[in-house]
Amino acid sequence: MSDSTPSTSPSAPIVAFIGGGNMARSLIGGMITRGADPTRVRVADPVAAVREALFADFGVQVFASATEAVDQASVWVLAVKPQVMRTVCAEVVDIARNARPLAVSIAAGLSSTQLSTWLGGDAAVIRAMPNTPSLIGAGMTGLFANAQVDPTQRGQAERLLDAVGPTVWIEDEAQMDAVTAVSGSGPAYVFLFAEALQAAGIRQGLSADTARLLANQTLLGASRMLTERDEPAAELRRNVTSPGGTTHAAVETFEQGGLRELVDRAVAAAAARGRELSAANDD
Ligand SMILES: NC(=O)C1=CN([C@@H]2O[C@H](COP(=O)(O)OP(=O)(O)OC[C@H]3O[C@@H](n4cnc5c(N)ncnc54)[C@H](OP(=O)(O)O)[C@@H]3O)[C@@H](O)[C@H]2O)C=CC1
Ligand SMILES: O=C(O)[C@@H]1CCC=N1
Repeated sequence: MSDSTPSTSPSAPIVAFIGGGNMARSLIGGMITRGADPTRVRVADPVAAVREALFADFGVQVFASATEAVDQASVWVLAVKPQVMRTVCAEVVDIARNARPLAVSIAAGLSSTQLSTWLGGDAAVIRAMPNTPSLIGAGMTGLFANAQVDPTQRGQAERLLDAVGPTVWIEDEAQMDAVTAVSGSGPAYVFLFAEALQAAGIRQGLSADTARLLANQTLLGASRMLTERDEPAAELRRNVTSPGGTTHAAVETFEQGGLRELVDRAVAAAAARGRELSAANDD
């Protein structure tokens, strides 16, 4: 991890996002909030409403085509779905051959070898796996660099992603599917649990507003304890669980229902899907 210096200095690279959807918006929002210069952030997206919203919300430069967006940019963030990545790379491969940018792919599954090949071969590629809490500066990103990435480019990618939360370098690329399954997709698991906890509160007679407040604030408080105190999750759980008390009754129900095995299977399914997305793009 590096320090969290926002990319405001004149030497901050011009960054082009190809794809301005949910994850790009989270990253861009986090970067701008942390002081990045919006005139040095360029975004391509085919959807006019997406472009208009990004310009209105963050003041970034917006373009209908990837080729326009990457002009002058030394860092390209590839933020389209894995299924269209190869086609999108084909749009910009000629520019990549000349400009030799750092390509930062946030796509699930796709390997650095695939991306490097699609960008003309021998391209500097960093795989980044961020998550949507980046929008509020509470993201988490795993990073992997291929052999073509130089130390300056590693620093550029780290500063870009550090603006929206902590980063961790992964040395074994195969582990990026596990990163994706834990922290990339992870916010959705928490939101699903929030939905279930809110619904259960309503079934116990609480109003929807009260159930939402109780559930959401509880998730916030528990998450802060997990991240701000140097105590294992199991210890924090035990501190809530009085012998023979209410929590014990609920936790037993979770354990008997196979929560741990279910989480294990869900994370394994996400990681397997990452591998499938990559394999689907092999020649
Ligand atoms: N959402 C998340 O939590 C996370 C997503 N990711 C990764 O981020 C990537 C994007 O995901 P997400 O933001 O959710 O997806 P979205 O569909 O929200 O965003 C992708 C955007 O790219 C646009 N697009 C399609 N083709 C092009 C093109 N040729 N040039 C420029 N833009 C194009 C799409 O337009 P259109 O709708 O018209 O196709 C869409 O607006 C994926 O690879 C995903 O694996 C990684 C971490 C977390
Ligand atoms: O669902 C997906 O495929 C992407 C990758 C991680 C989060 N969203």
